[in-house]
Amino acid sequence: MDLDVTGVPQLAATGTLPPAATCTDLVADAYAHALRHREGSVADYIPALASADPDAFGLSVIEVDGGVHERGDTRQRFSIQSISKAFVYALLCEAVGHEQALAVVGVNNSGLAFNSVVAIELNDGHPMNPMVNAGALATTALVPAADAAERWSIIHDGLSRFAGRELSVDEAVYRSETQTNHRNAAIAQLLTSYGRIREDPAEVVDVYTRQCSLLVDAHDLAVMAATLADGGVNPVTGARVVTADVARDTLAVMAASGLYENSGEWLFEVGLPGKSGVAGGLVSVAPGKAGIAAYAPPLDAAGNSVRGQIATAYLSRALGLNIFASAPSPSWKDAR
Ligand SMILES: NC(=O)CC[C@H](N)C(=O)O
Repeated sequence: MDLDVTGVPQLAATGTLPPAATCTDLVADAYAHALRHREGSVADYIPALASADPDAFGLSVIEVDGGVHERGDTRQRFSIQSISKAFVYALLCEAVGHEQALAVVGVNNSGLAFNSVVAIELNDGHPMNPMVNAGALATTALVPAADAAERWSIIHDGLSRFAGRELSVDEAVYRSETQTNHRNAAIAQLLTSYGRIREDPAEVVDVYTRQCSLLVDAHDLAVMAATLADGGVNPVTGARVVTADVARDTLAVMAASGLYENSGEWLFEVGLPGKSGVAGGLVSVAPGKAGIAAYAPPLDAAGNSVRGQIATAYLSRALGLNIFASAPSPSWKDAR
């Protein structure tokens, strides 16, 4: 997808964000810039998502010191969908360490669509990474719990701590997806046949569907992203949700596969770990600086929010956030 960044002013990278007033202005600029784009279409393979307002658009940046810069519909709620995958992966690593997740789920990009069955077959039953449905189902199944009810309660509580408030399930979305997610049921069965899921596959799909149906707004997602930017500490509540090592590992996985088969292009153009969801949410993390979240339901062909990507690409340049841009150090050459 063309992220329309040609001509966007590029701020030289430094270790910190520009002053708060500048950030607020640039969020407004990024919002206005992305608002001009009307491409993409709202997801309809989950029937309840088809009724989303295609014009809804919110953009939120929350700094690791708690500073907030927002524009548009940042309090409009929608289902978190695949963005939950990144945070459940973090909760799993926090609970059991990353070795088990690495062995069972993996961290390599599948190069195929998020709900690909072929990807599993091509890789001898390996789900590849926690950001696609196969890996997310395997991740949810690994969360240690006595039964599915407890597993759901651990995930619900953990995602709520990332957001800094108790999240609730959108029952209409949950029902709608439950009635239509035959593909996820098939993926869970396939992974069971390969021994990658050892819990009851139908129960795993149910917990996964609930986690995807949690209601958030762009502000919540920015707090969740800022928690990863802040080494695992929620900058609003001050509570540690995961360790700094887990936050780091989660960002690496997001960078490799957070925007599915478009993750390489995203990293190349934007240079930030990100994670998208089919309801139109998109989070990005500028480590040590801020969390960025957008909500705009029309999606590109890979299932990523069009306006969300364009607004984030704008901010990455204008705020100097690309993690691959080195801040110039005072050089001995200059001193001569
Ligand atoms: N990409 C997504 O956001 C997909 C999530 C959705 N719940 C699914 O499993 O299909």
